[in-house]
Amino acid sequence: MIAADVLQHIGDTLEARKESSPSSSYVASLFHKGEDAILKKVAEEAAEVLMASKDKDRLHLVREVADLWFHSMVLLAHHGLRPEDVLVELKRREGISGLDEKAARNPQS
Ligand SMILES: N=c1c2ncn([C@@H]3O[C@H](COP(=O)(O)OP(=O)(O)OP(=O)(O)O)[C@@H](O)[C@H]3O)c2ncn1[C@@H]1O[C@H](COP(=O)(O)O)[C@@H](O)[C@H]1O
Repeated sequence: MIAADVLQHIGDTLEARKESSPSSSYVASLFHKGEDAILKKVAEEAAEVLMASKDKDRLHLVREVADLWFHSMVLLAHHGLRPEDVLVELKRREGISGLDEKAARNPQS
C-alpha cells in the first residue's frame, strides 16, 4: 500500500535525523529545540488547517494537512513512536462505529 510505504519512509527518515546536525536538517533542528518547539509547530499547523478550510482553498488545505501530519509524526518520533503505531490504532478501530464506541465509554448517557 503506497500510503503505508510513504509513512514508513518518513518514520525511517525521522529516526535517522535524531543523529543529524541541527544545522543541516530542519527535523534535526526541531529535535534539538525539544518538545515545546515541536508542540508549537503542531499547534501552528492545526491553526493553518482551520484557516485553509475556512478559505475553501482545497490545494492549500491539502498542503496544510500535510504539514500537520508531518509535524505530528515529528512529535511521535520525539516520544519514540512511529507512524505505524497510529496506523495500527486506526486499523484496530476499523468497523467500530464511533457512536457505538462512545456509548460504550459513557453507558449512562
Ligand atoms: N515532509 C517534510 C516537511 N513538511 C514540511 N516541512 C517543513 O516544515 C516547515 C513548516 O513550517 P511553516 O509552514 O510554518 O514555514 P516556516 O515559516 O518556513 O517554518 P518556521 O521557520 O516557522 O519553522 C517548513 O520549514 C517546511 O519545509 C517539512 N520538512 C521535512 N519533511 C520531510 O522530512 C525529511 C527530512 O527533512 P530535513 O530534516 O530538513 O532534511 C524531508 O526529506 C521530507 O521528506
